[in-house]
Amino acid sequence: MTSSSVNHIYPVIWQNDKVFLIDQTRLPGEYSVVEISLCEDMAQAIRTMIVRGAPAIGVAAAYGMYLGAKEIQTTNREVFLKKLEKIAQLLRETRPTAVNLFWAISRMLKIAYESVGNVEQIKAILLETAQAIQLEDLKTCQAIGDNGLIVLPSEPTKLTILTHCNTGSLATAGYGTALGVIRSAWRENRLARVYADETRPRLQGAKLTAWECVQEGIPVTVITDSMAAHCMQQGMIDAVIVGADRIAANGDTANKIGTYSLAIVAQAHNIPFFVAAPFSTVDFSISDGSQIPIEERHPSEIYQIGNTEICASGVEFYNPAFDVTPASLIKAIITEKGAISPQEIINYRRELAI
Ligand SMILES: CSC[C@H]1O[C@H](OP(=O)(O)O)[C@H](O)[C@@H]1O
Repeated sequence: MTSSSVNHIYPVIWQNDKVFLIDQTRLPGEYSVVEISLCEDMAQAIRTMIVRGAPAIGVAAAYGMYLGAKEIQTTNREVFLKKLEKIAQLLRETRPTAVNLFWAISRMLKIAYESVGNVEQIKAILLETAQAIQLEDLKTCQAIGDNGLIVLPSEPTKLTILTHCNTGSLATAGYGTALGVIRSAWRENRLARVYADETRPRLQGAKLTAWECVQEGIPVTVITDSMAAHCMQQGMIDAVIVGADRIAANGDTANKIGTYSLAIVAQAHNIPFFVAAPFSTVDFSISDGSQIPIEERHPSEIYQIGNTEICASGVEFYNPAFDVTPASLIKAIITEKGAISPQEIINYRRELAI
């Protein structure tokens, strides 16, 4: 895997016939790597967010498909493909919202069905395809980062950009989407500071985005999610850039919970609100955001911080991990093909051909 010219954080690494994942549940306090050689272990790593972030779980699922294929002991093509379908279903059921997961699985299955070789040759092609998906996403993120420079406000010359959750190298094959735009702005001396929402309840902003920024000396201020509106009202923020987990054909965008309220407040203060995402995050099969499945996660993510319980017993919880921002609140979707008006996304249907 070629290294990026800018940073060297890769959440998923293929080496010695195994996958190594940065354990994102232990950052920033501990940098540890988990070794994955079985499909079920990859599925569990996605479920428990050892690896997370829409493009990163697509890459992880692609390797999970290969690891599962490796475990299939048969030379019969039909038997192999039937078992591969079961592996695909296991991985599909890990998390419901990020469409990159399903896009990667579909691409791996398609290549298997289209391959004319024997089972061992199909396995080899599956590995090549997983590696291609990973390298493509790295290059895509670098393109997204640079394309973002075209649409960022020209004034002030050094911008203060607010972002939500983690959309950096840790959430992708490397470089990042929204944080990729921020990296490119930093490289081009167009960034004053990043304001990172801590992003309750999993705190990806405080734990992961801040960590990535510190690794590269990018000035970062962590705020609680409830402070974002105040910062915008005080004129402290020049632009808001977030990632995406699934974009509907009309440009409605699902992203980490709290994104929708950011978009409303940004509009109220006439601050440009951008989404940065690869085309592998667009789901052309759904017409609008109301059809995007929203993952609900375990309530312990709300009532526990570390080992401390912060709620009385007997309380009910609701823990949606994502919300949907209507296209009308999004100034542009920054993709590897350029910055696109959300309403124009539908015209790019062919970009996603797998
Ligand atoms: C590069 S976009 C990553 C996207 O995924 C995150 O969700 P999670 O941490 O639950 O996987 C968040 O929505 C980010 O915007």
